[in-house]
Amino acid sequence: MIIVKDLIKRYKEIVALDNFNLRVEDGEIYGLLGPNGSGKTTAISSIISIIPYDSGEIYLFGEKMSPNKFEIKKNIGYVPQELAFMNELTVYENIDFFAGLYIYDKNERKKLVEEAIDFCGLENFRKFRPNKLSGGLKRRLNIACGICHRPKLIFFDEPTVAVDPQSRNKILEGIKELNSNGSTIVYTSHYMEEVEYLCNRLTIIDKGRNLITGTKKQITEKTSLKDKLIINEINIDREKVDKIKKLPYIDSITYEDKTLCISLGSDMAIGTIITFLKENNIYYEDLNIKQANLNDVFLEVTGKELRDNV
Ligand SMILES: Nc1ncnc2c1ncn2[C@@H]1O[C@H](COP(=O)(O)OP(=O)(O)OP(=O)(O)O)[C@@H](O)[C@H]1O
Repeated sequence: MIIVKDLIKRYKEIVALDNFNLRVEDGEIYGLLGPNGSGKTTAISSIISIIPYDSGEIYLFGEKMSPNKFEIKKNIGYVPQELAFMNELTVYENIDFFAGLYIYDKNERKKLVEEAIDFCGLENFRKFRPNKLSGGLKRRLNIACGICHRPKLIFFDEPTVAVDPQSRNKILEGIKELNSNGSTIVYTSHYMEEVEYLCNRLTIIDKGRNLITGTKKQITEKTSLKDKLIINEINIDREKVDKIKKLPYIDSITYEDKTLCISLGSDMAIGTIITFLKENNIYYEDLNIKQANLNDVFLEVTGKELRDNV
């Protein structure tokens, strides 16, 4: 669906994309992640030919993409980070305007606008002007404008910024539904739990370069992050803690406030630990495994320093 090869984009002396690569298959929900200023919006804007780039190759639907490829653009939806509708028009008129960029048949357009209104839960607001809408409804209008022409490939650039949990859920469920109805999705967000929930594969970028790509499981395995075994309310002496540390496949161990936290080199260590505790009559309240989440992976890969001040 999308092939991007060695894309370079400069804004004067800033290199926003530095040999950026991307491959998205038909039917995926693909996550594009990176800290502030890492190049996500620039990547999307280059891919859909909103801005020019310096070098590299972009193929969409198997065809080389360029600004005048109307037939390709017709099949693309873009929901930008910045709200992109007109305050002079009503909700209905805005959606109708965007649908009209690609759909010229009046009756067909009417049907599609109604579908988009219904899909985004804007039925009661069709005559409202955008400045009368709440933040969540504005975001939903932004989405309706981007998807009303029923595109096969949709780019969502941080669509849930500053919306309440109810609107966020509605948006996430809507994205899943669009995908089930056949659209391929590229999704950027700073909310890792959203990406974890939605995306089957993802790439993390920084300074315009790909850092890591794959499913969540694949990228976690590529990092040095380990699963942790957490044992609560356990009474154990230092000598026994040291003995556990020497068992096979134990990476590291801490014991604080009656909680034992063991970093596992392999899941095989779990059985050995439980047997050791049983044989030594060591009692505990509960035991659970904490897997590295996408937030841990993101921080491990991109580093922990603040980015907003660059
Ligand atoms: N129009 C522009 N002119 C000059 N520099 C730009 C322009 N747009 C983006 N940049 C710079 O290019 C780099 C990449 O920016 P971009 O907006 O693509 O990142 P991003 O990952 O989308 O960031 P965010 O998560 O904050 O939206 C940044 O250093 C940014 O300051």
